[in-house]
Amino acid sequence: MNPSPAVAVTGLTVRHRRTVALDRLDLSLGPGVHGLLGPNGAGKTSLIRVLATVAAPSSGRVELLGGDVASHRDRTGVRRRLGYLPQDFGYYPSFTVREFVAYVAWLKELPADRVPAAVERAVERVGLADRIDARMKTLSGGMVRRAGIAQAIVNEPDLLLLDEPTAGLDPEQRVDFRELLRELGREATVVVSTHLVEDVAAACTDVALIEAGRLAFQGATDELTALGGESGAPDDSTTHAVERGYTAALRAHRASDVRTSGAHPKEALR
Ligand SMILES: Nc1ncnc2c1ncn2[C@@H]1O[C@H](COP(=O)(O)OP(=O)(O)OP(=O)(O)O)[C@@H](O)[C@H]1O
Repeated sequence: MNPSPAVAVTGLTVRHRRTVALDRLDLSLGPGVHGLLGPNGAGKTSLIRVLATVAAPSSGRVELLGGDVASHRDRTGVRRRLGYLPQDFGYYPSFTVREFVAYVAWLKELPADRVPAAVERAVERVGLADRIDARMKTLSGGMVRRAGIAQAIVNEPDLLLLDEPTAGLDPEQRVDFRELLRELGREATVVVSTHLVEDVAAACTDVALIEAGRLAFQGATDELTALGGESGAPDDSTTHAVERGYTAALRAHRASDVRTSGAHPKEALR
């Protein structure tokens, strides 16, 4: 039996006072690691916050893991199966990493007897095992971020939402994190908002590109890369190719008259 996609969004509009952050967005995401790309202010964080059920849509329908988030009962069930790393997250500075991650496990209603092992596994997966009993206030910025990723995966979520997870990580940690992302994507639907095209090139199976609250491109990472064509430069790398694809997709989206014609943005690329 094929269940519904982990994320099924239709006509999603999010307004912040007079700003339209998301404009009647339709988006469907299945298994894999989805890179959420777009220029500053495109609406990525607004989308992730709605998917994380911490912000309500102004209008539209949001179904997550087969549940309708407008329903209190479905929302509660979905939250247990969600993992979320916000762009900025709060924590008690005097908590240890173990206590911080265990606290989130408790919020997710993980059975108490499973919490200690789940916490240790999550902390180990982000490479923080040697600091598990350190207080949060003694960690570096990158380590706090890794603790944040640990809390997001402690319940082994079916839908994992990461807003700028690699911000503040050093290069070695970013490489390790991308490996972890690929691993997580085999078990769950992972959505990663990032500005780093190299994260996408290295770890994402698919890309959703948002501009001005609309979907400018959705497809496999290879499809985005192909849009950029060949550069002919001898030092061309995968990252450069994805960057060219990103730019080509944005330009095609801007050139197309999708708002008035109602054509699907991806069609405009063909
Ligand atoms: N709390 C808020 N109040 C008013 N406007 C907001 C608020 N949050 C976001 N916006 C506006 O909504 C739009 C989308 O913002 P959002 O943070 O979702 O974009 P983003 O793609 O995540 O941007 P960035 O890449 O810079 O993080 C922007 O125009 C932003 O200024």
